[in-house]
Amino acid sequence: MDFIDLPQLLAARGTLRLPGSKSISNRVLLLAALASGDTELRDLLQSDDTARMIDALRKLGVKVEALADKGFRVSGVGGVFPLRQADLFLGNAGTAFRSLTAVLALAGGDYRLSGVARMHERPIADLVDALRQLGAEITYAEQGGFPPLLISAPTPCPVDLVRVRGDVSSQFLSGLLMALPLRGVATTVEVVGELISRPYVDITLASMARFGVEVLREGWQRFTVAAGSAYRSPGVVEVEGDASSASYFLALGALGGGPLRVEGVGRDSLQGDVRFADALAGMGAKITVGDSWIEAAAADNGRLRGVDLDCNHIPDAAMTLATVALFAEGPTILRNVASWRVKETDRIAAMACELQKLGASVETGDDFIRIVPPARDRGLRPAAIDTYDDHRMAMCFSLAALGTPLRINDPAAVGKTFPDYFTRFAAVTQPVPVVAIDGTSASGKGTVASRVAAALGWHYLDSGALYRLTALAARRAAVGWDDEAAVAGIAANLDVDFAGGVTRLSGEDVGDAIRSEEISGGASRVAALPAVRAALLFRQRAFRRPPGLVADGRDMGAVVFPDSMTKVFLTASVEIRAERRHKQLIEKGIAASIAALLLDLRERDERDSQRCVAPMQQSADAELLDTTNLTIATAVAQVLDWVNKVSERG
Ligand SMILES: O=C(O)C1=C[C@@H](OP(=O)(O)O)[C@@H](O)[C@H](O)C1
Ligand SMILES: C=C(OP(=O)(O)O)C(=O)O
Repeated sequence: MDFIDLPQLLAARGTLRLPGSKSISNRVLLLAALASGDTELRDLLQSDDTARMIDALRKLGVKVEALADKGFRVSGVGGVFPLRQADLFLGNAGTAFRSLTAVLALAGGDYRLSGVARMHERPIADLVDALRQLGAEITYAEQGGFPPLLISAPTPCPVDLVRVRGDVSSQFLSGLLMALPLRGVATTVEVVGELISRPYVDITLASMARFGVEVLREGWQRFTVAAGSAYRSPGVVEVEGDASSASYFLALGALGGGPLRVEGVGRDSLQGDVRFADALAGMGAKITVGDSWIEAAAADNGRLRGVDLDCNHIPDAAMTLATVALFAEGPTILRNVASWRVKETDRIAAMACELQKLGASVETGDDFIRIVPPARDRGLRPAAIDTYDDHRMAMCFSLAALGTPLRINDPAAVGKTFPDYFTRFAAVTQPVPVVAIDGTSASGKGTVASRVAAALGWHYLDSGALYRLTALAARRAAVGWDDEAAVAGIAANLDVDFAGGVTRLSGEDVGDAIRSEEISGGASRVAALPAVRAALLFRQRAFRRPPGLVADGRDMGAVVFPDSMTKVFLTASVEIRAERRHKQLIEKGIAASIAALLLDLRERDERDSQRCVAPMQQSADAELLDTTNLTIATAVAQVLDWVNKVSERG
């Protein structure tokens, strides 16, 4: 499976220009297509959801041209699509699926609308029932109440009132409203049940108004589209930044010190999700709002408080509050979010499962989630987070990196609304620094690295110890060192602990046992197995904790911590290394011969540099430190000097 490992972060700050709003982009694309005249759409979101809408419009015969600089020109068809038959694949884009269902059901023609497997589990019966009242001919191609749908020309129908349920998704009402001008006659929509996600209906009304159709709204119950309403291009439409996407960065600013400024949404935004900033302020964050920007910074005392909030008006950004809750004092309760259960995944269940992996206690109900963060002194646990093909799961959980190193599985899920999310995330966050010290066997890298760590006051990872522990554990389990799958299984579940400088395997001090020549040889053997290296990768990265890490091994700079601030490749002549190893063994009262050690070191160098995964080699960006003629103190001083030079450069 594809994954991204996020290092633990020390801070987040900076400025970020947001990608265009998904909700606005997909509405204005559709309305520009239906309008008379050409429309230039500026700053449109370019992501999977908008690509699905653009593809669909093109299949309906609409000309959509990409212009320079994130612009698009849509040639409006004046309410009549040139092609009257199409098979449209709409991925998992609710904003495309629901609105196109309504529009095509009233437009006339034969269409098939389908999506990804999850889209076929997202309910659509309320919209289909409403459209049928207007004469629409829609059949369910597979399971009743769910996509895929088959649509044919509507039966003429004189009704002027249509009822739609509003308590499962507001997109049904939005889709219906956007389609009504195609009827040509006055039509009133009456909402049955409580209307959820209301701010999205405001976006719909504002978008329709931009294209010349004013809807008469009576409370949240009745909406009337007048006879003769028709969309006209306003010429140019500027799409504002995505307020839901802003939530991740505002949260980063609040949790990571800040200030972090997002540009593209602000005081005058059309999107309800800007209210996320109020929720964050309610938790104690410092929020400043400008006309088209919002900035977040940490509370004065650096702490956030848990909240108890009805989130019906911000269903998407509310997910971000669930991961912010990991860092708050006291529980957070997010209420009235039943719609989470029918979105990209069952978001209440998915959130609960993944938050628990990090150490939170979670309680859920049909429409709420209650999160109790782990105790402050315990902090977050490193974990591999599953994302359920849900962009927001991937983005929300990236925030946990402020409390622990973590792995995010299938990070490409962000493509639905924010394809370059992780690049933008990296640009405004500052990870815990690493000094990587790689080198040959017995080059003294362990001694140098642990002393550099002590001098800096940082953590120390002896990555070789993990391979030694794996070899020892395999031996104890009577598993051969060449049995790749079995050894990898052992590596993945190794119960190790390095607390207080003592190396423990399942609670037993094995400091001496893993240094024996036999286990050293075994370590070199198991380290050559790709599945073992893969199993230990995240475990090694999980040692990257504030304020910093010094890691020694063979592939620290090249593979495990490629973004290390300083990389050192330590070596010494093989004769000197054999001499040093000999001295160490004799001091421990272990008999050894220099000739045998020489032979063994030569063999090990050969094996380590020839293996196919992560062979030992000096990376191009590593400093070479030959310790043949150096004392330990001089070698340590040299490494510290390199580290200081990088720190000074900032
Ligand atoms: O109309 C829209 O643009 C949206 C409405 C909301 O859905 P529901 O109305 O289903 O809650 C929201 O979650 C979705 O991301 C976008
Ligand atoms: C619910 C979402 O998407 P959709 O537009 O597919 O409903 C979302 O983006 O969080």
